[in-house]
Amino acid sequence: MDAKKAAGEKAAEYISDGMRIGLGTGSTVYWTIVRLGELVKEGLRIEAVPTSVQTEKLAREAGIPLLPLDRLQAPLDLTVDGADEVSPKYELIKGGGGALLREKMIASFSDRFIVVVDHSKCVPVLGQFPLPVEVVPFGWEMTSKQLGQMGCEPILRIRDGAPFVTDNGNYVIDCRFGSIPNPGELTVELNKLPGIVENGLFVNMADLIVVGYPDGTTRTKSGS
Ligand SMILES: O=C(CO)[C@H](O)[C@H](O)COP(=O)(O)O
Repeated sequence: MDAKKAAGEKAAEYISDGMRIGLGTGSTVYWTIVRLGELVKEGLRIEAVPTSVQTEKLAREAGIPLLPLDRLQAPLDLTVDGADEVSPKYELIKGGGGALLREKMIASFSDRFIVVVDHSKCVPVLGQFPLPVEVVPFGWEMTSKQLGQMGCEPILRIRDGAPFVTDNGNYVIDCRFGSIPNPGELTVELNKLPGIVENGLFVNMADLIVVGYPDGTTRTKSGS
């Protein structure tokens, strides 16, 4: 079995009747969405907030009822999402799919945040995966220079020959740090740059990591 499928499907076991949940973005949480769609058809009653246009479409196709944000008066019970890297302290790099802003907003407004990954995403130190940083298009070249001064190689994300545009109308700069030994400190520094909308470091946010393996087994680790 696919390791991503194993992790994604396992996370669906944490969702019970009556829950209001956040749905992340990517090829691992895809399997959570598919499984939840099956459970909804069998009678599970849930409402979901998607973290991207792509996930909204998937959830609709799966028949999962969506909860409009203006009806979200209290935190969600649970959010399930993928990650690009997970450190031994359960710090994450996210945003490989470009949905980092909505993902961080929804995760921060959830009582529990479950992260689903295949085993290759668990690393000793974050930073081999370039850190996605969402920036406003205005003056992105200037913001990119400022990011470079923080010790990374900043590369504007390009898709089909043009800048990749997020669901929020912004650009993404992928920052090659090589190693991020202190993600908490880097987050504080990144948040000082006015051109940055959000960065892909998720520190002290994950409550549970579900790791999938190619033989179809999963292991769970408790986070913050
Ligand atoms: O942060 C994300 C999207 O913005 C994804 O969760 C992350 O890129 C992992 O994706 P996948 O499960 O496809 O490997």
